[in-house]
Order: sequence, then structure tokens, then C-alpha cells
Amino acid sequence: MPDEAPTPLRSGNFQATPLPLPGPLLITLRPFADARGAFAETYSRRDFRALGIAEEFVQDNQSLSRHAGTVRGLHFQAPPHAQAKLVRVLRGRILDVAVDLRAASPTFGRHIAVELAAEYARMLYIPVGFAHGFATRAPDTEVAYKASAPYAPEADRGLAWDDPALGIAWGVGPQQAILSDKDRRLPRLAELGPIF
Ligand SMILES: Cc1cn([C@H]2C[C@H](O)[C@@H](COP(=O)(O)OP(=O)(O)O[C@H]3O[C@@H](C)C(=O)[C@@H](O)[C@H]3O)O2)c(=O)[nH]c1=O
Repeated sequence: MPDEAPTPLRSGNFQATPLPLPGPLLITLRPFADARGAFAETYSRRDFRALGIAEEFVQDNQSLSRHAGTVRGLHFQAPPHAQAKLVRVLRGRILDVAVDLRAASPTFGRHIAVELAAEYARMLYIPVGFAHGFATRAPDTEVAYKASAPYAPEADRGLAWDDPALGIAWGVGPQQAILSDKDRRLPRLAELGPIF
């Protein structure tokens, strides 16, 4: 029944909801509000294992993007340095995107896009085999993410964010998007060759 909402899994203070592509998960946090403000767990190895996320996360990253319309991506590390990622927004708002690059996947080349914001209390889990990127939708947006393998610059690869074959509705056009020089030169999907 395609119209039925997918059933979320729960463990502890976390809920994981499957997305239209098999693999990525939308993880919902449980904020505890009180007179001082709020508290939330953002990662628990025990609960993530119970939700089917088996990776050990070994590196935490954080980026600040000053302007709305900043695009970072689409990035991945090639095997044997491939990374699963767990992405959340500390301040501001992003459209977070993951593109399926698993050669044997029936959804190869397709993507999921999820809006993340600090106040939404949710995160995106992206398994190995996906390219990842985001567009900021507010100024001074801070994104924090965990990675399951250490940074390996020699394995750092990417895919053009605006490749028409991907058909991603970023909400920002090529004239307005703010990109790194590196990201402006990334190849299209058809030029990539098999990675995963
Ligand atoms: C990703 C990374 C970068 N760096 C350095 C390299 C460079 O001088 C500087 C900025 O790197 P980048 O331009 O690659 O940063 P950025 O464009 O923000 O790259 C990130 O984009 C998002 C979408 C991801 O998914 C991440 O995995 C990562 O690829 O930081 C590290 O030292 N460690 C790291 O893990």
C-alpha cells in the first residue's frame, strides 16, 4: 500500500522513520523541556544499534555557513574510507540531500531530501553508498554531523550538485548558490564510474 506512512522504529529516546529510498533514516529526538530550557540525547550507541544502525561513529564535524543559499556537496569518501553520516542542525535550517550511488541498487541515482532545523528535533542518518550535500535556508547555519570513518583527503570525492540527471530541487538556483571552488568543479553522475 504505497500511500501508507512507513512505520517508525523506537528505542529509548529515539524514533527512526524509513524514507522513500532504502537505507537512510529520519531520526527523531525527544527533547525534555523545563523552566531552564531543554535537554535531548543526540546519540546513543545502544539505541542506534536497536534501530539497526550498527556503525561506530569515529569523527564529529561541524560547519558554519554564513549565508542562506550556501551549497556544500555532493560529497562522499570512496571505499575503503567510505563514511556513514548522522547529520543535525544546531542553528538555522538546511535542505539535506543524499544521493544513492550503490551500483546494485534499484534506486541508483535517486535521492532523498529532508529539511532539518534545530527546532525540528530530527536528524538524518545516511548509510555508506550515498553522496551527501546540503543547501542552507537561513543565515549563520551550523551543521554538526558524525562520520563512521576518519577523514581521508585522498578518498574525498564528489558529484555536481546541479547535475540535471539528479533532478534535485535545492530551492536555490545556480546563479545564487554559494559554493566552494572545489564543489564548482565536481563531475556529473554519468562521469563518475562505479564507486560503491
Ligand atoms: C570534511 C573535512 C574537511 N577538512 C578540511 C579540508 C578543508 O581544508 C576544509 C573544508 O573542507 P571541505 O571544503 O571539504 O568542507 P565541506 O564542503 O563542508 O565538506 C563537507 O560537506 C558535507 C556535505 C559532508 O558530507 C562532509 O562529509 C564534508 O564533505 O576542512 C578536514 O580537515 N577534515 C574533514 O573531515
